[in-house]
Amino acid sequence: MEKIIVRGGKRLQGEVRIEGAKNAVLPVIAASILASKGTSNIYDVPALADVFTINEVLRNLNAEVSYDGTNHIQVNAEDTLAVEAPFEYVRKMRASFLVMGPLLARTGHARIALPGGCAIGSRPIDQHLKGFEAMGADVEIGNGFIEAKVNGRLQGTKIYLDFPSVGATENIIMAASMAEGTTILENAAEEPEIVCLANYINAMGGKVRGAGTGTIRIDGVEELHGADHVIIPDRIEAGTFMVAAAITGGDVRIDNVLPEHLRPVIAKMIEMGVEIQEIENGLRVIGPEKLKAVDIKTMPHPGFPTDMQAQMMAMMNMAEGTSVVTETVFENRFMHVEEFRRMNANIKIEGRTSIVNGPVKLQGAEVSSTDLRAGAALVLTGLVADGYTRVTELKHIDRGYVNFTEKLAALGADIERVNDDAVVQTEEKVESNAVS
Ligand SMILES: CC(=O)N[C@H]1[C@@H](OP(=O)(O)OP(=O)(O)OC[C@H]2O[C@@H](n3ccc(=O)[nH]c3=O)[C@H](O)[C@@H]2O)O[C@H](CO)[C@@H](O)[C@@H]1O
Ligand SMILES: C=C(OP(=O)(O)O)C(=O)O
Repeated sequence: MEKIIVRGGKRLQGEVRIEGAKNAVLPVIAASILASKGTSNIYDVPALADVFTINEVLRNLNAEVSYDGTNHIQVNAEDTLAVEAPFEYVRKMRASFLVMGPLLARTGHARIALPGGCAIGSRPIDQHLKGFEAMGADVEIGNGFIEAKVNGRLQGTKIYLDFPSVGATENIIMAASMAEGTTILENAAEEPEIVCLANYINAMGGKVRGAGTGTIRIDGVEELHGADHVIIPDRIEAGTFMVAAAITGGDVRIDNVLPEHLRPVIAKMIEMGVEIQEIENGLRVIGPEKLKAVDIKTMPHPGFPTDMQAQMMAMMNMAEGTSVVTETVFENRFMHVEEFRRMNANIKIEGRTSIVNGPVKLQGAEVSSTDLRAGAALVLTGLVADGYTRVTELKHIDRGYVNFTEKLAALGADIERVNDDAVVQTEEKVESNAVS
């Protein structure tokens, strides 16, 4: 089994570069199939498992996707597209569902495996489907698939989201960009990743206005073409390294960051006593001797991001006093609490609230990544725990972090990624060699 082994106690120092954002690149790659002419060049693409999955989804739909291993992807979707994304991909990554909107707009037909629940909650897709239906699609669910069909083009309309869902906003923008007429999307998500997607669609010849606000206007066009686009920096990876610096009392320069995307994280970390300087192209983060307790409530952007909740909780275990974390975005995003407890944390869960009492003397233990950010938060905790922490289920961490172990090691962490199976295999080999 693969594990990250970390020994606590090192103060992190140095410089780290942040990759392009996972949550921006996935909808952008999905949107690239809207182009019936020309090739798209997408730059600053992180080499993540999720990116490889969406590339496979597109190839399976008959698009040509080439990735040269240097953060640059080319997509050509000029050929007739297939209409189905099987469960094999959607199971690996829920964001595979983002091809539904562009596929429906481009071909009038999409059949996508129904995403299941996941570790952080049931995650329904009713708001996506409500949008497609309002635009005139006929949507049916059966045999584990969602099938949507439209005669002719989708029709622009007014859509109000019950909750500012990021994925529904993206799927509806993509579908509406080739609909007949204008779509007004209200109570839309305002995340920076939505703006990144809208900029790409506009470069493809689309007309999306108001992205980054709660009301988005999409004037549908008949045809879109390939375009060049650079992915925004990953604010969650940046936030994770900010915590790594702060929790270890370190001093780290974090490069390729847009501080305006991180306002709630910066504000809360300053409240905890962390020094944060805005420098050219990034941030310098200096951890204090003692952290102060703070309360956070996760909210849609520009509120505090749920994807930073677990990492902040790792810091709260070290802070003086009681911190209260309220998770309002996902129904079940406290799976990491049980794992933190294995490392001696004192945390009580009451419904959607966690009460974190600190500071505690954290102890190394064998812990499991229950989801992507939980895994990162456990590694961060290992940086300050006594002794060795072994983090398993690395497939989650690999979905969202490029070279996480290597980047932390370069900052001075005592950390390595090992494969126990490899050790066993080597021992077996030694034994079998000895026999023969
Ligand atoms: C690939 C990607 O970009 N993932 C991000 C995206 O996920 P994702 O797009 O799945 O998140 P949403 O904003 O859609 O979900 C937020 C909440 O709305 C609910 N909901 C959503 C859609 C729907 O049709 N019905 C419904 O009830 C969900 O169950 C959840 O409780 O935004 C989340 C919230 O910032 C982040 O944590 C994820 O990292
Ligand atoms: C929850 C996340 O991603 P996804 O929506 O892809 O599961 C995340 O990035 O923290």
